[in-house]
Amino acid sequence: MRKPSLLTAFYLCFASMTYGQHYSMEAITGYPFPSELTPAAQGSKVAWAVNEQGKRNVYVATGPDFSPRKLSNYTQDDGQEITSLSISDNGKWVVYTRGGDHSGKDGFTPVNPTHDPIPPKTEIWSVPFEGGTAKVLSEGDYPAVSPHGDSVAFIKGGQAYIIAIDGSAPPRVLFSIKGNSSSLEWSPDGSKIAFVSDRNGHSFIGVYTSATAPIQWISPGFAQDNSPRWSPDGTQIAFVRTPGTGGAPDSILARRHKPWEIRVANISEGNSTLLWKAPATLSGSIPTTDGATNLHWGANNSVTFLSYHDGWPHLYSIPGKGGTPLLLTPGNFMCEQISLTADKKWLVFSANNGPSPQDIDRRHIARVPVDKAAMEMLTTGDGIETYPVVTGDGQNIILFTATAQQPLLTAKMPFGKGKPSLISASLLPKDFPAAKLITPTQVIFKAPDGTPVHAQLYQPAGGPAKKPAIVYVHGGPQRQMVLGWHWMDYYSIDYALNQYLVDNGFIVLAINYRLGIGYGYEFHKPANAGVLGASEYQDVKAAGEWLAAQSQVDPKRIGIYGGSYGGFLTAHALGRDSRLFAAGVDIHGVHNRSQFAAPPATPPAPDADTAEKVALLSSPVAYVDTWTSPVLLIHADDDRNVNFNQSIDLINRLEKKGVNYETLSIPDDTHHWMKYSNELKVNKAAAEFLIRQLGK
Ligand SMILES: CC(=O)N[C@@H](C)C(=O)N[C@@H](C)C(=O)O
Repeated sequence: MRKPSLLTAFYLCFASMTYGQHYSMEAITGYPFPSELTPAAQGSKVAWAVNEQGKRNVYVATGPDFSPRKLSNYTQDDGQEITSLSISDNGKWVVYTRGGDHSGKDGFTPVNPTHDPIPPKTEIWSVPFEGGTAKVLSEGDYPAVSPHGDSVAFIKGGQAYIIAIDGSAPPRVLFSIKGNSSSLEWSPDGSKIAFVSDRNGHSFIGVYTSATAPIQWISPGFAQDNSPRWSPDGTQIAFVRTPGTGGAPDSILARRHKPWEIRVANISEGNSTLLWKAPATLSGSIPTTDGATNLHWGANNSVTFLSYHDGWPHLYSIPGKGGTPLLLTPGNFMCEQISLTADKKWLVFSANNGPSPQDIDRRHIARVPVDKAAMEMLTTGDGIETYPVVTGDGQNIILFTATAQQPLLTAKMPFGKGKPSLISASLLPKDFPAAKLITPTQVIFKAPDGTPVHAQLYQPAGGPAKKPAIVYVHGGPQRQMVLGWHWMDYYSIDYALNQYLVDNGFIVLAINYRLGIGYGYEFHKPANAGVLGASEYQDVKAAGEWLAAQSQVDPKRIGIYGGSYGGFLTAHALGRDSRLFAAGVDIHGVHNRSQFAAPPATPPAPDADTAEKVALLSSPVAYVDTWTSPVLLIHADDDRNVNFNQSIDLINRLEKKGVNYETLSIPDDTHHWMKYSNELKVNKAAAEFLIRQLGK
């Protein structure tokens, strides 16, 4: 290749400085991603996991400065995630699971995105908090460290095992019984373990005491009992009961209350009494947001839980002996990422609440006593604060913070008044282009049925008068995109791609369509949505039309992309409205939902036939006949959330129709790009396709 002349080289250098050098995809996705933040029960020790370009490690810190210290030494982009991270109560040990994909079905099933002939295992590890070599304790998952800090109970093959925390002896079976055991909860004095025994259609709460004592079943019924929570004195257990599987097949299309109740049992007697039954309304259904019922047993005999029944995911408190539930967090916002302090006197959580109208599209930290409706917002402003935990000494909150420019980093703040200050800024790579990232602004437009739809508008500065634009559609679907970097790794990747597209001249509109969270029950659980009619698609189409009406947008160059449920809606848009959406990228989308409509039942549900037809009309494959816009389809074939054949099905139909499609097939990775190099490959492919189809 001919070398450029000196003059050409000077011009190129001048142009890049003047018009702004585009940053690389490697630079914008090279951020460290933190997760699994956990405090020790005593003192000021904390631990968390960090994914640094695929190399996932445990970091620890101790107050008052909380300078991060890397505790493990995994050096490969090997796709092995760290979960169930905990610090022993005495602060001496850190225990975690390494492997699996816990954001998908069968989370403990090993992942092998590096195509090793001998696949990795999902294993439990321990390492001294003060440092040392991390050690594999056993193959297994869901470790629960004894309050004595000397042993680890865990699950393998649906049964319970135990091992010395230092691995000084081989693991042994703790108990082996019918069904699948899970949800191991040590009693406060470490003498017993409560657990759930899932028996396929019903489940019991059991209590293990010793190898010579029979398992004690707590109030066994004909229901599904879950979430065992010990009272602080260890004499009682609270748990959540929902109906068992069975009964006359009900309508599939009707929206029904999904009942749940909280019960309390005395260990000495084993029977249980009803503490609270959720109101038999749609919003009184068992909550499906972060942490679901968030059942805790706090100080002053206060049982706390989350319920949606007043229209928002709110926290409540009820005396363990019974009484009327007290609403702890009144207001039009949702509570998420809820944790109980070591002294059990406070709940700390994140909420889309604050003095600014934009705060509904952010997250800030709050706290509330477990027995008093005295909630305090502890953070405010333009940032995004999430996953708060209080240190065991009650002095500090450790949390994750982000802004529009700064990706998720670990921070500290006093437990009370004060501002967060970063403790892990040093982990951000020097070439991270923070200064080049724009600040998305809040947009609210109306869907055809009048529903207000929130969105974030990313606008590049300067450039041509009419720009190409992209509608970005998140997955879930119960998710909410916000006015900055997101706290889920999956959506941090998409936030990075959105910023990259803006840096390459696109306008991006990230929409929070109905079925999403953050805007109350009716928005989150709308009629005729998903497999019951995809009513949420009207919000996506309205977003495209909103963009087309903007003076700075070229209406002939509007594209769309999204992953998973976002891929589903991307395919809907390209099939149903190719005249509005000129191109798109569909990442592991759902395309044919007819087989999900009617669960097999004898006799079939009264409206099974209608449900099948509605499900097909809710599926993008029903609109291939009107699909004309080019599309890139991406899927990994070890996907445990959306089956790989969902994309094969659509591709074969597009091929037959003669639609212009491109594909990227990724062997052995999952729904969550466990290998960083695959995440990079996907983002690059998506950006290249959109720029080629719609760009300059
Ligand atoms: C729950 C689930 O797996 N839903 C998928 C269809 C999906 O959207 N997955 C990701 C992207 C998510 O946000 O859960």
